[in-house]
Amino acid sequence: MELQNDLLLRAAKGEEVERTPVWLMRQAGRILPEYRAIRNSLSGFIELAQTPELASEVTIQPVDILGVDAAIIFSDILVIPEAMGLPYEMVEKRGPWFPNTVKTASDLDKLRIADGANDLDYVIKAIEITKKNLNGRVPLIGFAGAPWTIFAYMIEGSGSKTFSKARAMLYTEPALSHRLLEMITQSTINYLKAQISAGADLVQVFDSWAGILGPDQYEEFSLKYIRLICEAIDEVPKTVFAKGAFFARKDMGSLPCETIGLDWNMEIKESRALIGSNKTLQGNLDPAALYGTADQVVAATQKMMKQFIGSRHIANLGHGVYPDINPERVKDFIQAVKSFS
Ligand SMILES: Cc1c2[nH]c(c1CCC(=O)O)Cc1[nH]c(c(CCC(=O)O)c1C)Cc1[nH]c(c(CCC(=O)O)c1C)Cc1[nH]c(c(C)c1CCC(=O)O)C2
Repeated sequence: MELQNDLLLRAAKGEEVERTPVWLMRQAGRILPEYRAIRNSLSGFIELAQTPELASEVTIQPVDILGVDAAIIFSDILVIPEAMGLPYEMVEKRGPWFPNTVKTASDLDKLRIADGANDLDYVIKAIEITKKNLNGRVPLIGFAGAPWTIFAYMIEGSGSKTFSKARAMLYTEPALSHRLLEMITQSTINYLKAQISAGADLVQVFDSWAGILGPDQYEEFSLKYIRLICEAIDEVPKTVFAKGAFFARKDMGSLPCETIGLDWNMEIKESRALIGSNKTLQGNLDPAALYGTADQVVAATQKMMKQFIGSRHIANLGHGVYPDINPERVKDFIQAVKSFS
C-alpha cells in the first residue's frame, strides 16, 4: 500500500521534505474524550489493548481528530514482561504493578524468550487491522521499551522515583542482570520484527528510565542492548528515545538507527553537535508548554522550530503528552508546526 503522507519516513531517512512532520508521544489514549468513552466501556487498559478492533480504533483517533503525521499502535511497553511470563496489572491512578518480580536466578529460570508473533498476537492483529483501516493515510509506528527500562519494571514491580531495587541488582548481581537483559533483548527483537511483518513502517525504542543510570552503567547495561536491537532490525527506520540520557548523546550518534529523540532538557544545538549530522532529531517541546494559552503554545512551538532550522527534524514533545492537557492546545502545537516555514 502506497503511503499518501510519508513525511515521517522521509524525514527519518534524511530525505527532502516539504515541511517538518509532527506527532506526539503518548498521543493514543490519555487526552481524548473519544478514547475515554471506549476505555470506560471496558474493564480497563489491558482489556482495550488486548481487543485488536478497539486498539486499532484508538490508534487512528489522533490521526482523525488531531491531524498528526503518524499513528502509533495502541499498546504498552509492558506487554514484553507479560509475554516472557511476568504478568502486569494497570492500577487506576497508580500505574503498572507486577504481582511477581525477578529477585533470584530461579525467578529468571521461570521466564522465557517471547517469540513475538504468537505470544503477542493481539498486538500483531491490531497492527494488521490498523494498517488496513489507515488505508495509507499516514505511516504506523511500532514500538517497544528498551531492555533497561523493561528490566527496571521487572525487578522493581512498579514505577518508582529511584528504581533502587533495579539499580541495586546491577551492583549485587551483574551476571544475573546481563542474563535477564539478554532475554529481554531477544524477546524485543522478535517482537519488533513481528510488528514490522504486520505492517509497522518505523519502530521506536523507549528508554524512559535512561536518566537514572550513570554514564558507565548506561553504556554497559542499556546502550549495549539498544545497539543489538538496532543492528538486528534493518527492515524499517528506527528511533531511539532515551529520556534523560544527556550524558550519552555523543555515543548515541554512532547507534545504527536513523533518529534520536531529545527530551526538553537537552539543548538543541548542543545535541546536534554531540550527535552529529547524520541522524534525524525528534522532539522536543516541554510537554508542560501545552498548559499555556493558544498564543503561548504557538510561540513556544515556533521558538523550538527555529532552533531546528536546517537540521533533519521530526517535531514532537520532549516526552509523552500529559493526560490533563486540553486537546485544543495539542491541535495548536500541531498547526504551529505545520504552518512553520
Ligand atoms: C514508561 C512507559 C510505560 N508505557 C510506555 C512507556 C514509555 C514512554 C514514556 O516514558 O512515557 C509507552 C506507551 N504506553 C502507551 C503507549 C501507546 C501509544 C502512544 O500513545 O504513544 C505507549 C507508547 C499506552 C498507555 N499506557 C498506559 C496508559 C494509561 C492507561 C489508562 O487508560 O488508564 C496508556 C494509554 C499506562 C502506563 N504504562 C506505563 C505507565 C508508567 C503507565 C501509567 C501511567 C501513564 O498513563 O503513563 C509504562
